[in-house]
Amino acid sequence: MPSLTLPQIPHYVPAPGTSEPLEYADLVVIDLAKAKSPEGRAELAVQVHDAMITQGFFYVVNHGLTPVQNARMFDIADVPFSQVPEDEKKSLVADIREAGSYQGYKLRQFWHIDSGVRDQIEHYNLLRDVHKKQHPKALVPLLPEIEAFARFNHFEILHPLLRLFALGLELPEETFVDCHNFDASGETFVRFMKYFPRSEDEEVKTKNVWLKGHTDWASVTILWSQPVAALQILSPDGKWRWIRHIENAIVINAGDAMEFFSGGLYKATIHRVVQPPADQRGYTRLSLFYFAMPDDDVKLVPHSESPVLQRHGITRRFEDADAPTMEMWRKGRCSVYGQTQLPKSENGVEEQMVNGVVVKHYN
Ligand SMILES: O=C(O)CCC(=O)C(=O)O
Ligand SMILES: [Fe+2]
Repeated sequence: MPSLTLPQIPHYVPAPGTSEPLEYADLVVIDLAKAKSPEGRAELAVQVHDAMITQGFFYVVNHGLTPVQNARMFDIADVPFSQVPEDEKKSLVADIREAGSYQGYKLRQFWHIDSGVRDQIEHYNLLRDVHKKQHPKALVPLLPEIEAFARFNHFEILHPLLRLFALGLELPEETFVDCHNFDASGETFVRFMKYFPRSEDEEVKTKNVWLKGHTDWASVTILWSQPVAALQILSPDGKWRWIRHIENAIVINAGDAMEFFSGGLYKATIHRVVQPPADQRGYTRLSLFYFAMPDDDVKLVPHSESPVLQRHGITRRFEDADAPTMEMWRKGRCSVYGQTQLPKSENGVEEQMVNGVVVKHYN
């Protein structure tokens, strides 16, 4: 990370932690420093495998980003929301519906949540090659740091994790690394995301859901832990459980692409964002992500050569010949997400077809 004289920006003061007794998911913590040796990788691969076949979420610590660098990234993450005039934001909105792309802003009220209530979330997304697009003026001096952060996520976190995923499936270690190239065509990106408090009426009509239950559509989501409790995962027993904040840790989950690669074994776990507990209401919630996906031309078919999958059995969501590429899948999912009031099935789950596959949304 660049460290000489950094451009001055306001410090983002994160909300205090919650002291409410929440029912938290009990997730494995991966010590990524161990991934440097083959023995360490063998040990971690087992832990990651177990996490992926049970919860689908785990934490990563000892990744190499210092707490000071972490705090600086949250300062940067707030800039697109607090330091950019509304007009400029509007001129840089992403072409989500037409192009199925998130590059740029998603402004508030773009998605339908429930009963006519729309979201109060803004996000700003930058392709990992930060020079490909125009950015808000306030962000331009910060691009070298954002680019270094993207590279750090890609090479120091994503690639080591992809090696563990491959080892867990008894595949050659570089299997997934080879299809997640930093320079290839594809949309792996950095996201800054800010949740604004909502009115009581909105809370009631949506039953406190801020972001509907969904799976991520990429392969690996890297979420930098932040203190406002609101993220919940749907546990295997059908209960929603909260994700606990761990200082300078990362929360990892697999998305659709990894589920397809692993023939359904590594689940893209359903998660949602709800109103924070009482002692954290009234604060904004700032999230920082790296959403990783395979290169655009990669077909999302199971790695049926995996001995683990052969022993376990492979679930296909489509015939291999009909499987979408990553580009088709991301554009399809992105352009239709949150756009309509969808028909609800008997248990209240909303269903939608994307590339011939049923995608479910949970409240
Ligand atoms: O903000 C969060 O904690 C999670 C958001 C999320 O699930 C997403 O953007 O896909
Ligand atoms: Fe998500």
